[in-house]
Amino acid sequence: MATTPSALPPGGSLGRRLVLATLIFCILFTLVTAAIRSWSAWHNNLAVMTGELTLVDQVFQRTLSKAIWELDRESLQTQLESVAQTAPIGRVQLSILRPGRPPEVLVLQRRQQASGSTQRAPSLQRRLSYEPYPGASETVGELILEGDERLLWQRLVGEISSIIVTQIIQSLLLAGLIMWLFNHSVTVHVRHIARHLEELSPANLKRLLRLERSVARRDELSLLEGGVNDLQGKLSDYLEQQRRDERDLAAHRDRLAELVAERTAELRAANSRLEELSRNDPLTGLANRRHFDEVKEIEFRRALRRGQPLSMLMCDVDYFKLYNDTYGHALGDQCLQEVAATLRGVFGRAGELVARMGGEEFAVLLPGADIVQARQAAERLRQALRSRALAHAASQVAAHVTLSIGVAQLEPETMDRFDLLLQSADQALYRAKSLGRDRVAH
Ligand SMILES: Nc1nc2c(ncn2[C@@H]2O[C@H](COP(=O)(O)OP(=O)(O)OP(=O)(O)O)[C@@H](O)[C@H]2O)c(=O)[nH]1
Repeated sequence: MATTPSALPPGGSLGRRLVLATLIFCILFTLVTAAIRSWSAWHNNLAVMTGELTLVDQVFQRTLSKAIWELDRESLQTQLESVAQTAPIGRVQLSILRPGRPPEVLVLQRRQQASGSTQRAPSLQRRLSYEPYPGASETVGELILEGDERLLWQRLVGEISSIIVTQIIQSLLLAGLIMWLFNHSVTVHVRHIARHLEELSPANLKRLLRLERSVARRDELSLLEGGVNDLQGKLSDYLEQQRRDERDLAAHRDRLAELVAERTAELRAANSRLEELSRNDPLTGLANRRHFDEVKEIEFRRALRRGQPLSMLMCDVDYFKLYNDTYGHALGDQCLQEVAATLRGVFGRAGELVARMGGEEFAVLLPGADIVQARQAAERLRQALRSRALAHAASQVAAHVTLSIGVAQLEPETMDRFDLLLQSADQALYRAKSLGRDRVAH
């Protein structure tokens, strides 16, 4: 899981860890330095104390020697006490040597030494000589000066304390300086980069990373800044290209959809045109024979199922060959269209079907009509055509175009298929023709 700058884990700050590491290093460094400096201070103190003992010896040697020679005990005592009072002296021992006598030993000690403890303070042993007249030197005694060990330790402790205090102050200052420098030159910028990356989104990829520091500075942070900006630039270009590709793709898709819709509409139109052509007669617009054959079967079964009457008319234009011969084929076509319009005008109710069976022959299907109603409808047709008064100069039955109509009704007992009804209508038409045309027969 990514860690946001605002949610650093405890102790996760780089600066804090750096300070901790620096402090640990400084403490170790302080301990080692303090040990080395203490060892050095110990030896220095020994040397200093030895020097002090030598100085005391030089100061008191002549007067002590003289006091011994002159057997001036009072002076001797006073001087020994003075020596013992001198700062670096812990113990002073004076041996008075007299010929033929055992040495007399005088000891003065500032503090009682701990029993069994080894003497670490320096000591100085000197022979005391006196020269009563030039060229006659006599040994009168021996002086042993021992340094004050407590003083030695006090001096050492003082120095070590000062060493440790200065080392600690130095370490703290160093750690603080490192933290300030690191924070000022690294942490603050790293946090800035992390915040910048956190706020980054496809919408603001153009907003480049700008570290708040000298532009001229070239270091790892400026490399990182350049790298982030470079990456943003590449990402932005990539996203832009992706958006362009998506737009192109969408445009292609829309164009494709339009083309498909256009082609589908064209196909539908062609299909419906084909269907219309396959069902309609192109000259008159009436249903053609094929459509008639489809519908006749449906109506035949329905009439049988429901027990309802079904009738049909077969109509034929009289002397049409002569009409063509007289007026020409084109006007013959127009005549057929006029006849078709008349048929449409008479038989417009739901279920009624008018079809051109071929040439100048038309059929009318009348579901629900019995023979009487069918005859009446046929008469209405004849009257309607007569009303149109389409001139037919060559006709032998009238001055206008006429129809012969055969009528037949379905008889379920004898007609087990529609063609028998058609045959019956055809026969009726034949009878109408035979009986003189321009009439209805059944
Ligand atoms: N103009 C035109 N004539 C057609 C078309 N189809 C058929 N005919 C003509 O219709 C005529 C039919 O003639 P016939 O079958 O002899 O019948 P008719 O002359 O009407 O005589 P009857 O039916 O006995 O009264 C023929 O001359 C055909 O050429 C057409 O689509 N247009």
